[in-house]
Amino acid sequence: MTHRWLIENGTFVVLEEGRSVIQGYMLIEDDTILYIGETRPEGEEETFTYDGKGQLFAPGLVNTHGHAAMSLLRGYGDDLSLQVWLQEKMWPMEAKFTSRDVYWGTALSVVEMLKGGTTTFLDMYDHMDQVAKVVDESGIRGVLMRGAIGLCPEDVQQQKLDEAIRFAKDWNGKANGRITTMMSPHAPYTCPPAFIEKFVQAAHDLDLPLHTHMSETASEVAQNVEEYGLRPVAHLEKLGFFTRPSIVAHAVHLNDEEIERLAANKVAVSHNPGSNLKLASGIARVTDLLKSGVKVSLGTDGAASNNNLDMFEEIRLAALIHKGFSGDPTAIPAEVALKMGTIYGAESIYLERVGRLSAGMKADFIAIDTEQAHFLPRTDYVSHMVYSAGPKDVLHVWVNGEQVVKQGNCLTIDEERVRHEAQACFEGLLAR
Ligand SMILES: CSC[C@H]1O[C@@H](n2cnc3c(O)ncnc32)[C@H](O)[C@@H]1O
Ligand SMILES: [Zn+2]
Repeated sequence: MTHRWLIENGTFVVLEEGRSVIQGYMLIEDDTILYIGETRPEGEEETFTYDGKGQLFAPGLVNTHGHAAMSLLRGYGDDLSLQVWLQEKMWPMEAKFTSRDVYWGTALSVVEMLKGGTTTFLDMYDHMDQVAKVVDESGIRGVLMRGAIGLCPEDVQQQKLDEAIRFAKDWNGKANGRITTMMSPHAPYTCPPAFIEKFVQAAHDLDLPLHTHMSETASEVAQNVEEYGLRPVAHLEKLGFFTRPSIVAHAVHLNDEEIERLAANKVAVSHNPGSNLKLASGIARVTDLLKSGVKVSLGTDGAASNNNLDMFEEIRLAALIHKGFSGDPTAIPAEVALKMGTIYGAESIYLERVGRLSAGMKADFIAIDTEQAHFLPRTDYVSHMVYSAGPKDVLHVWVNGEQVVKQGNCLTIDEERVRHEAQACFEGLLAR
């Protein structure tokens, strides 16, 4: 049986050329948006209607870089630089993570993301079967990959690669198509060149995109030059990384030539402003990247370097910091910031039918409660969404046509249990 329903009296964020918001109707059948427009679709007199008065309907937010299970380490290592944070705080704790920790840590993140309006997230981590299980059970959409650090003997590297390949094959297209997969060596400074080349080859063989951390800190770039005689962009290009569809996280320290190389190779960039500010990594050249034609989207990174998974915050940071940094108030206008958190995000992770409210797209959308002081007056809802809204304004969330959040509560996950188990996992990690 098909499930067909019509939202009426709604305000819809369409982000189209010439008009960003419309008042009207959206018709949904199963997992797909059939119609969106200002006039009531004909022949739908018998269709179930939902009154959207006082609600702003927007595409679900798309988080293009993170490590969900790291929510177990939120607040465990603050106010440190990337390398100290990784080597002295994160990696020793992550070495103790079990599958159970990854399951509950990921579930904790998915609760936070869904309730905050994120309907799709990219995740690079270990024990990825557990992450996929949470995605399957919760109804969220996930682009998942086994991240691999190659600072280990060759036989261990091979095990990690085999596992990454096995995971990518097993889960691609699963959970009613809500899971897709990528191949992901962690970073040029943690993966020897030959190891990265094997990931590139596997991505070719499996016809999958690639993802990695790149040029996040100045010292990482200097180290790359010292070790390999090349900056990270040229290094990855030499290893064939950009011969595949690819998205790199951070890309903070780029020169003009590197921006051109990324644009020429159609490499997408996941900009993570919150994490980059907190780890004092720097501010990415987002205005220049966009000007050169690079697709830039937004990510939170893990909750241990952010310290939340609030995509409204990343959208707002993107709209604010580039103005402050450049002295140009027109840098990253609100509409561009919102596109980075929605449609550019979906395009960057190769999801063709996600990120926009229009006919034929997947029914991944959120309803924001605009009957609140900070949404008045009704001047510009894109502006309000970027500069005024927050995760607590999200009333309802649908992914693939299924409602997963209703009146601010998760329908698919037992939030109280998740909070209890996540705390127990953290205490267990401390005790081991
Ligand atoms: C191989 S699993 C993912 C790996 O990435 C680490 N990580 C988390 N945040 C960052 C970041 O900002 N830069 C580099 N690496 C990061 C995480 O701790 C896992 O070990
Ligand atoms: Zn990361």
